[in-house]
Amino acid sequence: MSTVEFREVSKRFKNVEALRGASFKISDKTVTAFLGPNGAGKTTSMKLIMGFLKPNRGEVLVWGEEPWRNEDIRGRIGFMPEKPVYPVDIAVEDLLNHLAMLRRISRTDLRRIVRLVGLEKMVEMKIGALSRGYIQRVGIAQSLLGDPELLVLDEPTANLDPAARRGIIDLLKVLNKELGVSMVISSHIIPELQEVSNYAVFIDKGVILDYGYLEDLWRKYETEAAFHIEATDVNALGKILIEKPYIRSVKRLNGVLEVSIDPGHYRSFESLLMEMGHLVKSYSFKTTSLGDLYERVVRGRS
Ligand SMILES: Nc1ncnc2c1ncn2[C@@H]1O[C@H](COP(=O)(O)OP(=O)(O)OP(=O)(O)O)[C@@H](O)[C@H]1O
Repeated sequence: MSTVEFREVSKRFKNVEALRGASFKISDKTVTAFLGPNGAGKTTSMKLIMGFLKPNRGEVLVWGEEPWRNEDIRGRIGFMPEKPVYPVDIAVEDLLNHLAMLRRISRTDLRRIVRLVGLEKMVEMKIGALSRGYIQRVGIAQSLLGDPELLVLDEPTANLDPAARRGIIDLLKVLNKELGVSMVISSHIIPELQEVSNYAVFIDKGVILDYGYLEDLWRKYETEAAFHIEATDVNALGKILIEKPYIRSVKRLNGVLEVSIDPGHYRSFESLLMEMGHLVKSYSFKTTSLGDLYERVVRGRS
């Protein structure tokens, strides 16, 4: 079953159609980059996933249930809004203790979350004294209360300087590794998301342009990409590969071959790797740019 499914969803605010017949699925155990320009409908989609809004038409399903009708489902999702707003003159620990108490979260669990999001040294500080990046961390801590199975983060890196953005992306990577929760992360700042996500939904003007596993999308849109290959004999395989006209470069990186090939030849290249099975231990597909993929998806539809 999909974690999230939108079936022909429309959402209207007075005379603005924020979503227009949006259909997509998000597979289980994925980290999804939810990508689109300003006003595309990302926040509206997230609020529908959270059950804060009800669609005008169509169905929003999370684990097969409609969140706006089902409190249990809502309780299994953690949400960080785009700009978390807290009272400025309260200490971080007082705020989090209060939020934890409302949700009946134990002190031990709260301490674990505070440690995980890197707020240990900030707990005595007033919210008003925190940088934007640390306020985002408080927002992430809040979204983690109650051990959600799905985390929905609306633009977690928006309005942050590069160092703070880096910090948040590294934190998301840790959360994914440590907690293994599914995540949906909206953004229009694309490059960083490439490091954490393995799935994407592209949206523009309330319309879903495409969605799926990044590995499949990169192949489908033939974006620039490289393969990383572990070989039983790196030199022998390298010599064979460099002869192929569609292979642009073969580099050796810590015993692994990084092979860059012309877009459009992925299938023939993968067939070749099958044929070379005796020399190939394993391979993975790496992209060079999520931004490039985004451009192609948007251009492909316009
Ligand atoms: N409560 C509301 N009332 C009226 N219009 C709204 C409301 N919420 C969203 N909209 C409109 O719906 C459209 C989609 O907005 P949404 O916030 O979902 O986009 P977004 O992709 O999250 O954009 P951003 O990146 O700027 O946050 C926009 O035109 C927005 O102005």
